[in-house]
Amino acid sequence: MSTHGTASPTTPSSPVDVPQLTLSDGHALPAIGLGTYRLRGAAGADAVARAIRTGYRLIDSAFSYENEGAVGAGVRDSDVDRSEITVTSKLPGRHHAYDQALAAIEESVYRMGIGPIDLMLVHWPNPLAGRYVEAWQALLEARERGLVRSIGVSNFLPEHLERIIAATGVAPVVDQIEIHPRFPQDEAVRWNADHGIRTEAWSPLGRASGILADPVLQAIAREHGRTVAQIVLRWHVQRGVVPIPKAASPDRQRENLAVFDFALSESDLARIAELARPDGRLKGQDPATYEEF
Ligand SMILES: NC(=O)C1=CN([C@@H]2O[C@H](COP(=O)(O)OP(=O)(O)OC[C@H]3O[C@@H](n4cnc5c(N)ncnc54)[C@H](OP(=O)(O)O)[C@@H]3O)[C@@H](O)[C@H]2O)C=CC1
Ligand SMILES: O=C(O)C(=O)[C@@H](O)[C@H](O)C(=O)CO
Repeated sequence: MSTHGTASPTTPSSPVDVPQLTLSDGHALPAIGLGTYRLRGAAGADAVARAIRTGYRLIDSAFSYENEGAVGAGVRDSDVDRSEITVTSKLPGRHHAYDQALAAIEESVYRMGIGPIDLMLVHWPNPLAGRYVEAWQALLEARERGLVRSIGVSNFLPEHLERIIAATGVAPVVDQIEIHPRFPQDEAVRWNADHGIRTEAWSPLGRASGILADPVLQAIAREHGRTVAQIVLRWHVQRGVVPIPKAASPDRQRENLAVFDFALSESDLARIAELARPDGRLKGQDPATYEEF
């Protein structure tokens, strides 16, 4: 149970049936997923397998997390049919050059060892290095070759999205960006929706920083008899955003999935909107200038 919660979380013991959304390429995307940053090795594989048994059907990974092997092992160990699970990986900035990108994607597929990757994202645009159009072209080729099924991006601003769409005529199905109550990114979410791009939220719980102790969120949690984490995840879901909270323990994994049997009111949403801050990014990683390799 969360130490930040004000009530016992709803923690059903049978697998949760997570609603599915439809991407612009026709494939399904679960409405919530599991983040895996820092879940590695045997403990990571165990956490992923347990999460899938609990009901998670979307697992987020990345070449840079050095855990694609553990994620693949968790998927295999879960005893849930592979076709029911959407596994994401991400191409790192150091491999944006076309040939290197294709080799890195092949490597991600080998590391996971579970067949084609369901959703491959360009991790960061790295606009100063300036090769993200090439990286996007490589993802298109990887899809053509059957290495990956759906393709998208992460941390792309409208200016980056406009450029890759103009260059290739193909829009990503997903843009995974930083979103939490202190940094809701209303304009980016709206821009993506207007262009048929589904927004996913990274660090949806604010990486368990001060957000979970926020008094406004704690009051709303008390009123609904839920934990603060559940209130925040429900807020994402009601905005049409797919959160991918990372949780290592089975209790928290269950707690975070139990957000489909209650709703926040307009007044709750208005109170949460007040928490937004112009400088609300967790680590100041503005994709207009930040470069990650
Ligand atoms: N595309 C990108 O550039 C980025 C993508 N990501 C992806 O997004 C995922 C999620 O973001 P992340 O940065 O991990 O942060 P999250 O916002 O998901 O927060 C994770 C932290 O919250 C804790 N936590 C989870 N559930 C609860 C709960 N119910 N109550 C209290 N604490 C809880 C976790 O603890 P514990 O693990 O101990 O349970 C962990 O410390 C990443 O794991 C990664 O997959 C993240 C950053 C950037
Ligand atoms: O975790 C990721 O996906 C990242 O892109 C990292 O930049 C992460 O945000 C981080 O905090 C690394 O220190």
